[in-house]
Amino acid sequence: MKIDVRDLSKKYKEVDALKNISFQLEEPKIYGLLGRNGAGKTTFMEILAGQILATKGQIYIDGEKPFDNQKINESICLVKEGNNFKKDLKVKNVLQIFQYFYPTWDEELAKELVEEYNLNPNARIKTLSKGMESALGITVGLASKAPITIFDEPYIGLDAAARKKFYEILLEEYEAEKRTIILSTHLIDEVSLLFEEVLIFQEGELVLKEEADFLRNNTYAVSGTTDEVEAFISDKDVIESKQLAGMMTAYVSGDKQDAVAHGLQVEGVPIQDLMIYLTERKGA
Ligand SMILES: Nc1ncnc2c1ncn2[C@@H]1O[C@H](COP(=O)(O)OP(=O)(O)OP(=O)(O)O)[C@@H](O)[C@H]1O
Repeated sequence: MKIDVRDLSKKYKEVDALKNISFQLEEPKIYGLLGRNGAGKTTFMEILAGQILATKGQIYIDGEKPFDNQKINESICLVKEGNNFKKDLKVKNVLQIFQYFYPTWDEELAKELVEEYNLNPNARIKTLSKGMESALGITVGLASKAPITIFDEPYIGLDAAARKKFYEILLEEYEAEKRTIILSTHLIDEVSLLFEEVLIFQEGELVLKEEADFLRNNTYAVSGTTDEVEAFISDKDVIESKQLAGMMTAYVSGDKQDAVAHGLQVEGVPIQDLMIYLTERKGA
């Protein structure tokens, strides 16, 4: 489904959570939505999922507004970091409700995930540990098979092995049937390899939207003496630089041949490092 974000702003009293952002997500892909705390990611995802209204501007999903629009809402599943479910319901009731809600629901996959994560169908939500509640969120998000599935830090309390399983199943399901998956996370180093396209929000603005492969292929680390590297990067787009004992390494955007021609040592930048630097960079 095509997502068209037009001049979107959201104000909460004094806070400008989103400031006039516009972009399109045209294709089913795995998108990484990154940014520091308070950058506006959750606000954006809630507007996209039709849960709250924008102050100005609009998001169109295949030309329609998501708020109060059942046809669109049953194509979107947003799993947040907690409080996704009513506390008095049992696990099996939650699964029934979502099965009923999503026309694309995959009951086999839901059963598989319930088993994988050892969820007791008769347990009430309020008795679940944080990790188990997250596992149920992940189960719902994956089994919904919603054409737009959004995970907003969905794994609070899940251990590393359970998170790894989530990434594996997510990728398997995505390979079998492409859909738009938006993954917002602070665990960039764990998931960066999953992303096909990366969006970075900063203080309510979109500061980067780029194919992950482009970032991988057009960013490099250049090392040498501080004097050499400083001279080289003076007219370059520098993401980050480090100095130690007269030596310097800088992460630079652009064509690496330029640095090679200067006789400097040139290497690739691991995508997770790059995303961490880009996310942290002021005025990226
Ligand atoms: N319901 C609300 N009422 C008032 N301010 C809010 C509300 N929700 C979010 N904000 C503010 O809007 C800004 C953006 O918040 P948002 O939760 O969208 O950011 P985020 O990028 O998801 O952050 P995090 O990574 O910490 O989850 C923050 O300054 C936040 O305090």
